[in-house]
Amino acid sequence: MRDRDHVREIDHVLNGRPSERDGVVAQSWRRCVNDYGLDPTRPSPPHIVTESRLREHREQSERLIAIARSGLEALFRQIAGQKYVLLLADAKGVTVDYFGDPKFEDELRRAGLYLGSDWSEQLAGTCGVGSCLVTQQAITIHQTDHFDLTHTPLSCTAAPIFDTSGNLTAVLDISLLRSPQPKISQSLALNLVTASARRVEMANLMAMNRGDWVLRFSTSPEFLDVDPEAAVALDGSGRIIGMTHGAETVLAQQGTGAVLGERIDRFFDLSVDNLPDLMRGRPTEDRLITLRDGQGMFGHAIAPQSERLSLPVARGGPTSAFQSIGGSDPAIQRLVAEAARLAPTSIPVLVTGETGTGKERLIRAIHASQPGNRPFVALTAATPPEDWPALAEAAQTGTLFLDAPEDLPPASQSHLLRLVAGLDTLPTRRRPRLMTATAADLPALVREGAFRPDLFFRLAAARLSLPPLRLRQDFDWLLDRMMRQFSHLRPDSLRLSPAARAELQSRDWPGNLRELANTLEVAVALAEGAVIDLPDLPPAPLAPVERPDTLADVLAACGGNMALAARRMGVNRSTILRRARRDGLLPN
Ligand SMILES: Nc1ncnc2c1ncn2[C@@H]1O[C@H](COP(=O)(O)OP(=O)(O)OP(=O)(O)O)[C@@H](O)[C@H]1O
Repeated sequence: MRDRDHVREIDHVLNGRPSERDGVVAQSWRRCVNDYGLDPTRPSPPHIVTESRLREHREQSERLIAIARSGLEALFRQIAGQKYVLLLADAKGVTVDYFGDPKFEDELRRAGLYLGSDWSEQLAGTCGVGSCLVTQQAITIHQTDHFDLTHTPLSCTAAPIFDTSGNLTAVLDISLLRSPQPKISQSLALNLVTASARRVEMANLMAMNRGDWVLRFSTSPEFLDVDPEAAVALDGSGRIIGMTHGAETVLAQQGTGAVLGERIDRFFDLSVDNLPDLMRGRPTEDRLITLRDGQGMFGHAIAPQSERLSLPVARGGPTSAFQSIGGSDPAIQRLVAEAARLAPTSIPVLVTGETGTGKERLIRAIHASQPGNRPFVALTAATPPEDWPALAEAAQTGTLFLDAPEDLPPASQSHLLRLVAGLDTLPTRRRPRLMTATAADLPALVREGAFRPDLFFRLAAARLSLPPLRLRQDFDWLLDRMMRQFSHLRPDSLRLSPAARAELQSRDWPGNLRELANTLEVAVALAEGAVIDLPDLPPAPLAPVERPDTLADVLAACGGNMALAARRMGVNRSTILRRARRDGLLPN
């Protein structure tokens, strides 16, 4: 196209005549004339900033240049030999880094494709870098898309790079001095530059948030670990403290407005507590996470570097003491919510549950969620009663933990009642909080006359009941958590084979979490290779027994898997099927 035609076309577009130009180009032309006062009949040479200004611009972008460099080098290798030049411009449009073929350096310099050239749209008119900065989108400005006649031989493709707070911070551009005429010839360049900008943002997020959890996500499991689409950094309470632009785009579509500062569970069916389950080592297909609109994605969590080998996640915050209690089991979640509400009060709490279900652990979590370093003192039937007053005194301002009070003979129960009643005479601020754990059915013992009712009512103002392991729906979460706990001292990363996992899922676990912990600890200690397989598991010490659990509960805990439920209940599959039909859980 001759120069005159170019000017005439710009004139037509400005006068609102129909044009085949891309809309973004036409809008930029209008900005050039109406907003910046540029004149298409007066070409102007490239604007190169002075050496000292360039130094200032480079200093301000130093961190980004350092982080972007390896990505840019990789990109340059991909396009080498095709006469592309690669520019990194800062948020003002000034080229702060440059890769080009030294053979063409003079020509590139004359065209402004060089360090220090200022490609802001206000100065250079419609161009790759400048128009990308204004539109905040990846863009190709091909030949006569350029406003200024000086640049019409060029083809420039640019993508924005956003910082972890979502501000446009730089532009990555690849340009050609001479290109084939059809604009479509540059679509590969657009993909390349967009992908490279995404990788630079990812590298920047990782570098900025070494001490935080990072959640990467992708729609495709194949690329999740190698080239994920998006990522967010999270603080200890699950709030988003950094993001890539891809993450902002996906999460903003969940209709909640702002992304930064929001908790991850507003966007995904996921809390900070689930992050360890999404770490590398789990099969990618198991790392499925669901957006609030139901769309599935694959997640990859990267632990804070200083905490890589330790268990997650707690870093202060009101709920962190409870984060180890359970995963996505609805009953456990309700229980933890109640425990957290009871925690700041002085109400005596009775925690019930079969042996090894984690009663003491829950009580310690309630205790730990209180501010300050308060005493935690345990009193059991094995403690001689003459020592009790000293223990009660030591527990002042903290917790007096009564473990298995049903083991106390009647005389000791009266003694305990007096001790507990005596605590009421202490000033409130010194009075120890009573928390009791029992695997016994205390109300039944009260009815039978084996446990003092007045003592029972003193201890059981509030009651929390822990489910047995066989009825928990977060079995896999517990399994993975314990695996990490026991294998973290091993240099190789140990995992369970699918068969071993299935066997553990199908066991009855009469000893509950204690039995599971013991089993895994032994298996980890004995494992020779990197995988714990079926023969590496110690056998279940007790055979399954018939239990009063409802079929609906067992099926829920087994995710509806009949064969698994049958193994856990110690009956065959057809019995489960028959009972499920009888109980109306399945159609006849
Ligand atoms: N959420 C959990 N995650 C990992 N391990 C757990 C969890 N809860 C309990 N455990 C482990 O299981 C074992 C039993 O826990 P705990 O002593 O709290 O149970 P308990 O119900 O008080 O047992 P008992 O009734 O036999 O005294 C301990 O080794 C504990 O570390």
